[in-house]
Amino acid sequence: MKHVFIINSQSAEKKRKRLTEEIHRLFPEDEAVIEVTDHPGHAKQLARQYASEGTMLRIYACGGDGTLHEVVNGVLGFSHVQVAVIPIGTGNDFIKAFPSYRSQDFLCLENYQDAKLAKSDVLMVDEEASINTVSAGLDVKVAYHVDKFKQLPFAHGVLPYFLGLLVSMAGSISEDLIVEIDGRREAFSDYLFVVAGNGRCYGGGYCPAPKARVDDGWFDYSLIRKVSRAKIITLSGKYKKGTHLAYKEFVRDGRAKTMRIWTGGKRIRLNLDGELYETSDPLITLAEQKIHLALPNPRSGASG
Ligand SMILES: Nc1ncnc2c1ncn2[C@@H]1O[C@H](COP(=O)(O)OP(=O)(O)OP(=O)(O)O)[C@@H](O)[C@H]1O
Repeated sequence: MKHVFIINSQSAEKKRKRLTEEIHRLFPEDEAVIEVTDHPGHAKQLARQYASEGTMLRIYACGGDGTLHEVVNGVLGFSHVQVAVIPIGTGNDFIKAFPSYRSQDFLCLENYQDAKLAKSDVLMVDEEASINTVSAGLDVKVAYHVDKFKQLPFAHGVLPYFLGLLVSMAGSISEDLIVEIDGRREAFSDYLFVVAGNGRCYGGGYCPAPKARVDDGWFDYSLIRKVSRAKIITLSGKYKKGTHLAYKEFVRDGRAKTMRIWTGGKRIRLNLDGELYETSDPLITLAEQKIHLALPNPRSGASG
């Protein structure tokens, strides 16, 4: 089998260097290929290019959830391709859907020598697949502003995140939307967060869908209506732990196959695995077992 490592060039240099050394140490030269992205969308392009060759292949998405998102979209429809996740990004929330693993287990390449094979469902919006979460609401607004601040020359480290959060919280924090779950209209109309989760966590550790499983043929949803800014602060700890579901007066949850977010034809920004995407009246559907995952097998490796 051919092993293709697609490495996000924007990941921390130290992590990339360590990973590259490990690849050279463990794989014979003719079995492994290392590709480093040089523009947004490149990981998808590379994944599609290798998948199209038709030979048995494992692609290692080395970066954050954005890199995984691109690789998943590149290999969609190619059932001979396995996808592995090497979490050298920032949030890496997708792997939190596998609570029996530590993130170290995913990082140790020896653990993939006798990898555990599993399948994952994906969430579809238009032609775009998300393996972890699709969301609308305040998180999208924050991500949008953080992206804008990141482009400023003086904004480094946590500054763009801080400024993005500040600007988002200063404006309107909720969205007027109609949400339909499996054809049934939900009662709320002003939403703080609308999340469909194939995975459990997003946004660097928030846990909107604590019961989600990636292979069960369902997505879990969490709909949170507008609350005061003060309440957001007290609730955010619970949202991180996934215990927010107990607050039935402003949270609805469950599992479903489809979610329609009606926007009256207006364009809305969504967060697909951490990547921003714009569309109108989005329909989110679950597509079963579309991705073949290669999960680490710590017993076969040496992550101890
Ligand atoms: N050479 C490049 N220049 C600019 N952007 C790039 C380049 N290569 C990849 N990208 C972009 O980087 C983003 C992916 O980042 P990724 O999500 O992997 O890391 P992260 O943001 O650190 O992690 P996470 O999403 O888990 O927090 C994607 O939007 C992708 O298009």
